[in-house]
Amino acid sequence: MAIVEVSDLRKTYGKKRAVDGISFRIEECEIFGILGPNGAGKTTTVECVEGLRRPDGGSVRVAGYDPVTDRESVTRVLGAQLQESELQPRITVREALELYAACYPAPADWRALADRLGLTDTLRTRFAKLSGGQKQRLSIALALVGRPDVVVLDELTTGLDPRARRDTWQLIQEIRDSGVTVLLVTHFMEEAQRLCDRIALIDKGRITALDTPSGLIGRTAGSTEVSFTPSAPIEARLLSELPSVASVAYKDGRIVVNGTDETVHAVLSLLAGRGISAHHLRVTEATLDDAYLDLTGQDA
Ligand SMILES: Nc1ncnc2c1ncn2[C@@H]1O[C@H](COP(=O)(O)OP(=O)(O)OP(=O)(O)O)[C@@H](O)[C@H]1O
Repeated sequence: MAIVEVSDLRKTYGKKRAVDGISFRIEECEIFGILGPNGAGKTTTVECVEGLRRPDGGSVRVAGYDPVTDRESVTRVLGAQLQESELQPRITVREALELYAACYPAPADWRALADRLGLTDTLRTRFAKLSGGQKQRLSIALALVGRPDVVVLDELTTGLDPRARRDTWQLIQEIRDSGVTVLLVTHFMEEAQRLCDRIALIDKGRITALDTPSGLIGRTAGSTEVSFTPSAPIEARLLSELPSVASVAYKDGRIVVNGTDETVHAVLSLLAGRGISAHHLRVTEATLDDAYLDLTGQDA
């Protein structure tokens, strides 16, 4: 069942069309990613979902509620990660957790939450003294303290080192496994590829593609490359005629065939049928990076 429904969402700032007819549905317990270049309209979209911005057109529903007119109901079911600057530097982790817990009628046990997020040792530490990773974990704890059904995480791992980023990924998976739907805005392809069940690629206020990570990768031309040195000569024509082959090239004595997963099987069967061995065989899969470039025509 869809817990978030966005339909033909539109938002303009002056003459700038930040969001220009975006529609998507997020199923319960999904990790749904929003990906796109700077200024694409990602934050505006999630701010409309959070009820922080009033759309100019279209509709948004979170668990059936309108985030603008049913603000209070949405606050109960949706948790949003806070930006660093929104906490006072002198507030301690414990004070922040207690303060936020006090805002909800039936909050989660903040001590258990702190424990789950590895914050127990930092309860007396002031916000300004926390590391980037600890601040991020606190922002997740504050987003979860109201026991939300949906949590919005906007560029959560920006500025974290690779280790802290991986720990955060683990945490996001645990949050989903505990029954919370996650809406994730990210610039990191690897993050989106590993975590998201589905991804909406947004560019210039519109969705350019919406699919699973492997579905997006599968749309990339020549998404799989198989290369090898044949033990005996083989005509390029035989390879090009194989199903789903996009291109055949020779590079430094190696044959490089681009296509899909199916191409790999077809090439190996053709070689086996002719008694030719494929030396130094290498198969390379496209990544979400390649798909992003292919679908948006620009770097992440
Ligand atoms: N308050 C505002 N007033 C005027 N223009 C705005 C405002 N907020 C955003 N914009 C513009 O709307 C467009 C979309 O911005 P938005 O922040 O939604 O994009 P984004 O995809 O989240 O970008 P980024 O990846 O840089 O955070 C941009 O051109 C931005 O300059």
